[in-house]
Amino acid sequence: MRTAYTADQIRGAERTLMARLPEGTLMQRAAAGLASVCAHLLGQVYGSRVVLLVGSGDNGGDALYAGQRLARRGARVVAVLAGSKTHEAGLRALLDAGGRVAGPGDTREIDAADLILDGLVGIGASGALREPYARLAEQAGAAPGLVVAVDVPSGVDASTGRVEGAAARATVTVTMGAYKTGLLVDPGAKFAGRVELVDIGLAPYLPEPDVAALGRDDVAGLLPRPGAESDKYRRGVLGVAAGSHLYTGAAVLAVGGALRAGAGMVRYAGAEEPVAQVRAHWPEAVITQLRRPSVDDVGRVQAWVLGPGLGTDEWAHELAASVLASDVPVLVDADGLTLLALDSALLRRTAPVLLTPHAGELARLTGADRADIEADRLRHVRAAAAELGVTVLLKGSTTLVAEPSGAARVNVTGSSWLATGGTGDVLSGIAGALLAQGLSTYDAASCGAYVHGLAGRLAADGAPLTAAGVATAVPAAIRTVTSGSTLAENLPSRSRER
Ligand SMILES: NC(=O)C1=CN([C@@H]2O[C@H](COP(=O)(O)OP(=O)(O)OC[C@H]3O[C@@H](n4cnc5c(N)ncnc54)[C@H](O)[C@@H]3O)[C@@H](O)[C@H]2O)[C@H](O)CC1
Ligand SMILES: [K+]
Repeated sequence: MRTAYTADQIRGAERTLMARLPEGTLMQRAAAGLASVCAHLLGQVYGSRVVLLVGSGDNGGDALYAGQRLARRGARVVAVLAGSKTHEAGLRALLDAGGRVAGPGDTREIDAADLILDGLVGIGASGALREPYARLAEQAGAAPGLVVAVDVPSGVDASTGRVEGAAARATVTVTMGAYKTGLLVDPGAKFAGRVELVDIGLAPYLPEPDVAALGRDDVAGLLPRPGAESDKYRRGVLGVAAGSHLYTGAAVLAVGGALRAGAGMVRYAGAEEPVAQVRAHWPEAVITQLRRPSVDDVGRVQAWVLGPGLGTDEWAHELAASVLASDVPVLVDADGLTLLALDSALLRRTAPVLLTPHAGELARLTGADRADIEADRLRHVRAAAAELGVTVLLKGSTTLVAEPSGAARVNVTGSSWLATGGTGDVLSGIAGALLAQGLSTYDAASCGAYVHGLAGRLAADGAPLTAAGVATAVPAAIRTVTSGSTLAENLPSRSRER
C-alpha cells in the first residue's frame, strides 16, 4: 500500500526527525537521492547540461546540493537564482564544485539543458506561483530537456494536488521522505510525472496517512476467491437494474462487467428492449422482463447495481425506489445518481450505499460547482461522503474513493484510454460483483477501480479501446493481480502530456 501525507503532516514528522540529527543531514540525504535519480536519467553525467531553478527556501537548497554532486561528476551546472535570497551554504558548495550562476532573467540555458531541476518551491509554498517563479516553471515545462521536480512540482499544492496558475510539468518528481497527497491526486499527479521516493528516515515519525493507494498485493488479498464449497449463491448474486429503451448498451456493459468480475450469478431486471439485448449478449444472465417498475419478483440478490442507462422518468424513479427499499448494498451510478439528485429521500436507507459519480454527477448531487470539484477532487469527494453518509467513488483521472469517516483511497491503475463511452457501466458491474461477493463498499469500490484500470490498460495496450473490450479484459486483469504477475506493479509511467 502506498501512503501519502499532507504538507503539514510531513513537516511535523520532519521536525521530530531533524531534532535527532546533526544540522543539514536531511538536506544531504535529499540531495544524494536527487543526484542519483538525475544521473540515472541522464545516462552520462559528464558533459551534460544541467540547469537548477533555485527558489529562496530549502527546496532550492536541495537543488543546489544535488547540483554540486552532479558538477563533481563533470556536469555543466548553471543555477538560475529566482528568489530574493538563496541558500548560502548550498550556493557555495555548487560554486566550489565548478557550477555557475545566472539571474532570473538569464534563461537561455533552460532551452539548451539536458535536465532542469525544479527547486523553486516545495512543501513551503503557499498559493499560486509568483513571478519570476511562474514564468520559470512554465519555461521549464515547455523546454525540450527532462524536468525533475524537487519534492513536488512547483505550482502544485503538495497537500491537495490543486494547481492555481502556472506549475512545472515534470518528467519525474523526486519526493523526500514520503509521498505527498498532491502527487497522487490530479491535477497535481499529471504534473508530477513518475514519482520516485527518497528515503530520508522519516517513516517512523509519520502519522496516520492522509490517503492510501492500494497496491497489487492489497487487492490480491481483498479479492474474493471461490472456495471448494462455493456454489453460485455463495459466490454472490448481483442484481442489475439498468438500461432503458433508449440506452440498451449500458445494461449489456454493466452485466458484462459483473459476469467477468466473478459474480456467482447476475440477475438482470429491465424493460423489453434492454432485456432483448442482454439476453442476446449474455445467455449466462438470469433475466426478468419487468411489467411494472418494481424488483419485488426478481428473486434474492446479495447486492444491486442501479442506474446505468436507466433514464430519469417516473418509471425509472419508481424502479430506483424499489431497489433502494431492499436491505442489501446498492451501487448507484449514472441516471441513478440523477434520480438521487432530484429526490434525496431515496437515500434514506440503512443498508450500505456506494455512489460512483463523475465530477458532473457529483456537482448535481451536492450543488458544488463542477470546475471546483475538478480542481480539488479529494476535498469534494470527502465532503460528499461525509454529507451524504455513504461511500463515494469519484471517477475521472485518478479515481478517488472516500468514506463518511474521511478515510480516502486513490487508484493508480487508471489511464486516459479509459475516458471513453461505456467504461463507467463496466466499472459498475465490476464493483457491484465485488459487493455481491461480500466486500465492503469501500473495498469493492477501490478494488473495482483497480481491476477496471488494469483491464483498461490490457485492453488498450497503447491503442484506443472500447468499453466491451475492457469488460473482456477483466478476467486477465484479475489473473494479473492474483497470480503475482509483475504487470500490475510495473505500470507504464504517465507519459508527459504536452
Ligand atoms: N525541512 C526538512 O526537514 C527538509 C526539507 N526539505 C526540502 O525543503 C522543502 C521545504 O522547504 P521550505 O524552506 O520550508 O519551503 P520551500 O522551499 O518550499 O519554499 C519557501 C519559500 O518559497 C517562497 N514562496 C512560498 N510560496 C510561494 C509562491 N507561491 N510563489 C513564490 N514564492 C513562494 C517563500 O517566500 C519561501 O521563501 C521541501 O519541499 C524539501 O524540498 C528536504 O529536502 C529534506 C528535509
Ligand atoms: K519544486
